[in-house]
Amino acid sequence: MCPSVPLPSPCPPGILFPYSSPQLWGRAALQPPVLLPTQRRTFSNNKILVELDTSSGVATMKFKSPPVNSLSLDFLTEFCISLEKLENDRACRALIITSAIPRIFSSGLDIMEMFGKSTEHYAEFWRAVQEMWLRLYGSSMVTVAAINGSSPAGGCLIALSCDYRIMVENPKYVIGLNEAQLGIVAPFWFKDTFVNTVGHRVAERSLQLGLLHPVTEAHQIGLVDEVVPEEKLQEKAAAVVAQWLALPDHARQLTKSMMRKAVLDHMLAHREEDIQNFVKFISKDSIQKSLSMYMEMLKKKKS
Ligand SMILES: CCCCC/C=C\C/C=C\CCC/C=C/C(=O)SCCNC(=O)CCNC(=O)[C@H](O)C(C)(C)COP(=O)(O)OP(=O)(O)OC[C@H]1O[C@@H](n2cnc3c(N)ncnc32)[C@H](O)[C@@H]1OP(=O)(O)O
Repeated sequence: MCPSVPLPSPCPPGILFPYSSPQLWGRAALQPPVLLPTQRRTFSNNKILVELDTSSGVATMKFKSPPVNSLSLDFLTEFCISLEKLENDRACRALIITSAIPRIFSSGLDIMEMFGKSTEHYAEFWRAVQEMWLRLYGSSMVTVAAINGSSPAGGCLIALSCDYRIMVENPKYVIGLNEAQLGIVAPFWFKDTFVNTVGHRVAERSLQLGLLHPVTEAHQIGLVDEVVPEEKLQEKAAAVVAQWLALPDHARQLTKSMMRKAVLDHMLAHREEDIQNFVKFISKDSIQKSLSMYMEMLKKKKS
């Protein structure tokens, strides 16, 4: 998968797994038996809380960056560090991503990181956005987005990068890649991730119009896999994870890698060019003006 996140190999390719018990299929099973003082390990930084249940191998990551979990450079850095820690932890086989902020999963990329800054800053920020996607889309863990609020643009990308998406049934919540509404463009790897989930025609229309889909519509077009009442979200996410973990890790991981490799490789091959394109694009006066107008519109909507 993504070279920055080496695929853990629980079993050499071609060697048959012991099929006797699903318990033996995970990375945790390859550790020598040790008595753990607790079954829960928690680590938290400013913007993200992570809890790993070492008995099930399932980690839950909660975004907690008020007011709207926007993806600032600091947030993305914490996100990547958390993903790397979990990826390297052989006790962890699955990750559920959700939000601790009411009504918002993530408001997407922090617009202030793309406004009025230096070209060096734009390049650093964009590299962090790329890194987040490479790690999440290329993760060998089972990843489930438990979407408990609106999730525009970069927030939607996080959900799209997971293996499965469950969204809370609420007529006020929306999800989609709405970049066009801001006068900006979803880069090719956002687009590829979207196309791989909903198909070309739906993606083409949705991206050109910058649509934010209400939950029911998102379900209909396959942008989310399931819709549940709020109180059922965690239970449902745990059940989905259990279903995916019931398969041998190596088979699932190799299949995931096969499905995603072309898109990951394409981005990696064009990574530096993509940064240059972003910096050039976002530095344009006309684009800066569009972002400024959009931020104004958000503020006006409040008053
Ligand atoms: C061919 C050449 C192509 C080259 C292309 C190369 C590169 C591509 C170029 C660019 C790609 C960029 C990709 C961008 C991806 C993104 O993710 S852009 C962000 C998109 N996000 C949004 O549009 C969401 C905007 N926000 C909202 O709709 C709402 O805020 C909400 C999330 C639904 C929450 O609503 P509500 O609860 O009512 O809260 P408020 O609106 O009052 O917001 C609270 C404060 O938070 C601020 N804020 C909201 N979102 C963001 C954000 N994304 N970034 C920064 N700040 C945000 C909002 O302004 C409020 O601030 P104040 O309290 O007023 O100070």
